Formats: sequence, C-alpha cells, structure tokens
Amino acid sequence: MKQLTIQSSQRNYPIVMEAGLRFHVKKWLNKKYSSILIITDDQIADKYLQDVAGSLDNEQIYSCIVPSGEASKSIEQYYKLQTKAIGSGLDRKSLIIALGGGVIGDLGGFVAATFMRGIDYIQMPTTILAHDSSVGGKVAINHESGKNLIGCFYPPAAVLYDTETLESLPYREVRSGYAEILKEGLISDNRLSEELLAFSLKQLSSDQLENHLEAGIKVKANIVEEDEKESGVRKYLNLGHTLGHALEATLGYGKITHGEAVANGMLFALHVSEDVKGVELPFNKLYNWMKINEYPIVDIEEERIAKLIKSMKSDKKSVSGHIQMVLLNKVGEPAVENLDDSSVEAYIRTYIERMKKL
Ligand SMILES: NC(=O)c1ccc[n+]([C@@H]2O[C@H](COP(=O)([O-])OP(=O)(O)OC[C@H]3O[C@@H](n4cnc5c(N)ncnc54)[C@H](O)[C@@H]3O)[C@@H](O)[C@H]2O)c1
Ligand SMILES: O=C(O)C(=O)C[C@@H](O)[C@H](O)[C@H](O)COP(=O)(O)O
Ligand SMILES: [Zn+2]
Repeated sequence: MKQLTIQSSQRNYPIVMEAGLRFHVKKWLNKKYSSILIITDDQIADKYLQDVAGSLDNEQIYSCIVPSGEASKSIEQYYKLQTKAIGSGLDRKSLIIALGGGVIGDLGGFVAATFMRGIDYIQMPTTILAHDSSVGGKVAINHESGKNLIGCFYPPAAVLYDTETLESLPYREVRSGYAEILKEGLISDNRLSEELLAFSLKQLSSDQLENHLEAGIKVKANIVEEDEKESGVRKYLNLGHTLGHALEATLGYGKITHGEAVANGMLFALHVSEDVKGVELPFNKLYNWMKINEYPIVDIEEERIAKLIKSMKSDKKSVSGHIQMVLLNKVGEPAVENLDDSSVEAYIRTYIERMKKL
C-alpha cells in the first residue's frame, strides 16, 4: 500500500493506492455517513460496483449508473444525478463515491460540491488518467462552448485508488492516461519524460505502471498543494490543454479521448515553444512516441482553424480574450505565455506544414 496526504485549504485528504482496495472502502471512511450514493458508469458498474457497495456496512446505499464517455459530463446528467440524490433522501451527512475515470470523478465531484451546497465525496479512480483527475479538487461539467466551463475547486475526502481495477482497462485508455503522465514528466523532470518517450506502452508491466503512476501523482500533488486555485504554477498542468480542449470541443465530446487530445496539444505546444523560446525540444521524439503507441494524430484542416482559435479563447486560462498557452523553456521548465490570435493562427499553419513533412 502507498499513501500520501494532500493539504488543501478546506481539508487534508489521503491518497491511498493499493490492489484490492475496493473491498475495504469502509476502513477509509473517517465518519459515520447517513447514506451513501455511488456514482459510476455503465462500463464499470458490472465489474466493480458490487465490490464497493459490499465493502460498506451502511444501511442506506444507493447507486446511479451514467452512460460511459465524455458526453456524460453534461448539464443533463448533472441534473439527473441531483434528482437521484434528492429522491434518495441524501442529506448533509451523506457521502458520494465517484467510482470511475475522470468523467465520473469530475461529474460526481461537481454533484457533491453543489448538492445542498456541498457534501463529502470520495474519488475512486479506475483509469490511469484518473491518477491526475482524482487529485487536486477540480470538478466540472462541459459546455458545448468548452471543456469544464462549469465547475469549482472542491477537494475530496479521500482518493482510494484500487490499482487492480486498471487490469480491465482497454489499450486505448492506457494510452490516454499515459499522455497525462508524460505531461507531468515534461513539466517537471527530464528523466521521467526521457524514460517515457523511449517506451512502448504495449510492453508495460504492472510494476512500471505503478512507478509511473506514483511519479505522476507526486508531481500533481506538489503542484496543487502549492497553488490550489490555479493562480500560478498549477497552470503548468495545462500543458497541451489549450489546443487539446479545443480539439475535444470542436470535434465533439468523446470523438477522441482526453489523453489523445492532450498528446496532440503537447506536440503543438512543443512546436510553438521551439519558436517562441528559441530552443530545441523533443518534438520528433514525441511525434514518434505517439506513432509507436498509436495515438491518433489529428489532421487540422484549413476550415477548422477559426473554430479552434475561438474555442482556445474561451479556455479558462484566457484573460480579456487573450489565448494563454503553457510552453517549455526546456523540458522540466514550463512557462505561461499570452499569444495573440494572429500568432496562434500562424503557428497552427506552420504546424500543419511541419506535420506534412513527417
Ligand atoms: N479534474 C481534473 O483535474 C482532471 C484532470 C485530467 C482529466 N480530467 C478529465 O477526466 C476526463 C477523462 O477521464 P478518463 O480518461 O478517465 O475517461 P473516462 O472516465 O471516460 O474513462 C475512460 C473509459 O474507460 C472506461 N473505464 C473506466 N475504468 C475502467 C476500468 N477499470 N476497466 C474498463 N473500462 C474502464 C470508462 O467507462 C470509459 O469508457 C476528461 O473529462 C478530462 O477533462 C480532469
Ligand atoms: O489539475 C489541473 O489543474 C489540470 O490542469 C489537470 C488537467 O489534466 C485536467 O485536464 C484539468 O481538468 C484541466 O483543467 P481546466 O481548468 O483547464 O479545465
Ligand atoms: Zn488533462
């Protein structure tokens, strides 16, 4: 078992990583809850819902299963969950358990944050990507104009990561999660990113996965403890997300995974960084890594550029309509830059040209 504690303004909470943790959830509840609502999705419910429910001895346990996928981070699903919580008689002493990937964590966390002005919730991540989403208290739903535009900072009571659940993940979700681990490497540490970029995900062992998850969680934990509400260094966790989120929103939520979008966004961020900062970065290495590991490389067509720019301007980092991107001075040294629309447009065009030559 591995454990660390995150300090936040509202509470300190443990992150516990252990195989089989879903059978011992009760042990990690630090108070008696009047009722518990487990929120999960229809891919996870058959596999793990009964294990979690059976590990609790509460008399009032409810569950709600939403369709799997990014489209569920919607106002409609949010409202249905609130209706279920009200209908089940949840009160201020109730607990929500978000059992799933980042979609369930963000959605379930936002329901908990706003139900009766906020009740406790526990993150039980079941994807690799959710090593990132379950830590740090960002909870949200999407708007058609942009990702996570409706949300808040609301730390969980605990993060209980049963690494055994990752065994049932399809390869596409392994790949998706690794984009965020690579991001954590690129913003903090040359050694981790070098190791990952030389690595084929098809040969991943469970020991390597645990080490990478631990390394990623430590990067995330240090950053969110230093800057919980993203006024400074937390923005670095957005490397690859300015274009990544715009791709997700403009292609349609769920067309590509979040990690696939972030990988494409990081490639673009390295392209821009090389020019803005006058440095050489592992652009080709990242491109090759994405190819080897079968990340879709999004073709940006001319007619999509204007939509992408519009979407990038509605990103939460934007101030007064200026696009902000996280760039790299070098690997391990991120920096936030304001860019005007015309330069972003020009960079998209030079990026398209560069990609054609690869
Ligand atoms: N709050 C944050 O700080 C933060 C950080 C990163 C990403 N996110 C958000 O997280 C979301 C992406 O999360 P995700 O990649 O986990 O997606 P996801 O929750 O959609 O899960 C991916 C897919 O895997 C399935 N799945 C989940 N666990 C499984 C398991 N153990 N076995 C088999 N299938 C399983 C799901 O049903 C889904 O189809 C995005 O909405 C992104 O914006 C939030
Ligand atoms: O925790 C953060 O801060 C991050 O930026 C982590 C990202 O991986 C994650 O996708 C997050 O949801 C993006 O936040 P947003 O504020 O840009 O929506
Ligand atoms: Zn992300």
